[in-house]
Order: sequence, then C-alpha cells, then structure tokens
Amino acid sequence: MKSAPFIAVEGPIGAGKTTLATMLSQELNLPLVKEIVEENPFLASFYQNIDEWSFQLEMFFLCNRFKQLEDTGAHFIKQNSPVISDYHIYKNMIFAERTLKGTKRDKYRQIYHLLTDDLPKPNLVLYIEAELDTLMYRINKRGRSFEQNMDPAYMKQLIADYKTGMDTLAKGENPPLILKINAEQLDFVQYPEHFRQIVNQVKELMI
Ligand SMILES: Nc1ncnc2c1ncn2[C@@H]1O[C@H](COP(=O)(O)OP(=O)(O)OP(=O)(O)O)[C@@H](O)[C@H]1O
Ligand SMILES: Nc1nc(=O)c2ncn([C@H]3C[C@H](O)[C@@H](CO)O3)c2[nH]1
Repeated sequence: MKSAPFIAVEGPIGAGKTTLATMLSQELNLPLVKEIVEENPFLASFYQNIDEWSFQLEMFFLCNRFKQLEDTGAHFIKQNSPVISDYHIYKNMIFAERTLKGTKRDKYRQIYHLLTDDLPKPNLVLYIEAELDTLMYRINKRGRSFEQNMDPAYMKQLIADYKTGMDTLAKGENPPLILKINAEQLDFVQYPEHFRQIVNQVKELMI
C-alpha cells in the first residue's frame, strides 16, 4: 500500500460494520469515521413508504457522507494519516440504484458523481458477507424502532445488490483491495481468535 491506509468496512444492513470498524479502530489505534444514523429524519418514513421517501433519504445520506469524507480528506488523508470508516461512499449507489426510479435516479446519478468523484476513496475494503437469517436476527436484536418491520425481500435484494456492487467496485478505476469476511464462518464478536485472524490479515494488507 503506497499511501496511508483508508479502510472501509462494508456489507448489508446488520452485517456488523460498525461493530468491526469500532473493534479495529481500538485494536489498531486508528481514528474512526462513523455513519450518522440516529439523527436521520427520513429513515422512519422511508421504511414505511420507500417510493415516497427514497429521493429525500438517498440525498440526505449523500450530503452527510460528502461532508464527513471532505473532513476525512482534510484531517487524515491529506496528512497521510490512516483512518477507518464504517462505510464506503459507493454504498450510496448500491442503495439508490435499487430504491430510485426514472428521472429521480438519473438526477441522483449525476449528483452522486459530481459530489463524489474527487472525494478520497478507501484503499482497503473489508466486505462482510452474511446470510439473510443472520442479518434479520441481528437487526431484530439491535432493536432500532424504524427497522422492526424490515422486509426480508428488501434484505434479500440488498444482499444480491451488495455482491454485484462489490464486484463493480473491484473492477472500477483505482479499485481498492477487497477482503471478504464471511460472517457465517468468522464470528469476531464471539471468538477472539476470529478477530485476531482479521486483524492479522488487515495488518498484512496495510503494509
Ligand atoms: N459477530 C456478531 N455476532 C453477533 N452479533 C453481532 C455480531 N456482529 C454484530 N452483531 C450485532 O448485530 C447488530 C448489528 O451490528 P452493527 O450495528 O455493527 O451492524 P452494521 O452493519 O453497522 O449495521 P447498519 O448497516 O444498520 O449500520 C448489533 O446489535 C451488533 O451488536
Ligand atoms: N436507502 C438507504 N440508502 C443508503 O445509502 C443507506 N445507508 C444506510 N441505510 C440504512 C440501513 C440501516 O437501516 C440504517 C443504518 O445504516 O440506514 C441506507 N438506506
């Protein structure tokens, strides 16, 4: 890795991104950039009526992440200082390509590229893959009110969209290294040795 590591943890809803990013940030002594969830004014309405609220929600996520990544660029990347984040900006496209339709999708694509093309991008992505039952179990266990009626069909589609999205990211311009973490085989919460295995792989890739 020529420049300082910018690590992003990715995966579908409830995969354990924030959990793993927080654990790695502590273990590797890296500053953590975390997604804003609780103050999001559109999430509850979105889950009640996706077609009605998707444009507002996708734009809100995009603007928030734009600001966070502008700051991350200024404070860390330009200072050649490593950092870890619990998302990659590309997730905006993964979600929005599915939730938006027609002219709104066209407009969103243009705005996405305008805002993000020159933002700093992670050079290492830890992609957590998990099965539908595991994700649904974790979402229910976490107990966010607006996620309690999460549609399994939406989640199933999201799992597939993530697989395609991560492949697209890997084939794009200046692709990041993508390390797949199979959450059905590696449980970094329950088993310290599984977490250690991930830490060792990340350390090797950071060199
Ligand atoms: N390996 C694991 N085993 C059991 N529970 C886990 C594991 N990883 C995460 N969890 C739990 O699953 C829930 C979801 O984890 P987390 O919030 O880290 O997911 P996330 O991918 O960041 O979710 P989101 O996409 O909504 O931001 C939390 O309650 C967390 O404590
Ligand atoms: N539609 C949509 N677009 C996004 O870019 C996006 N990013 C996260 N989320 C949802 C997943 C969790 O419920 C919750 C917290 O991650 O917010 C999103 N939903």
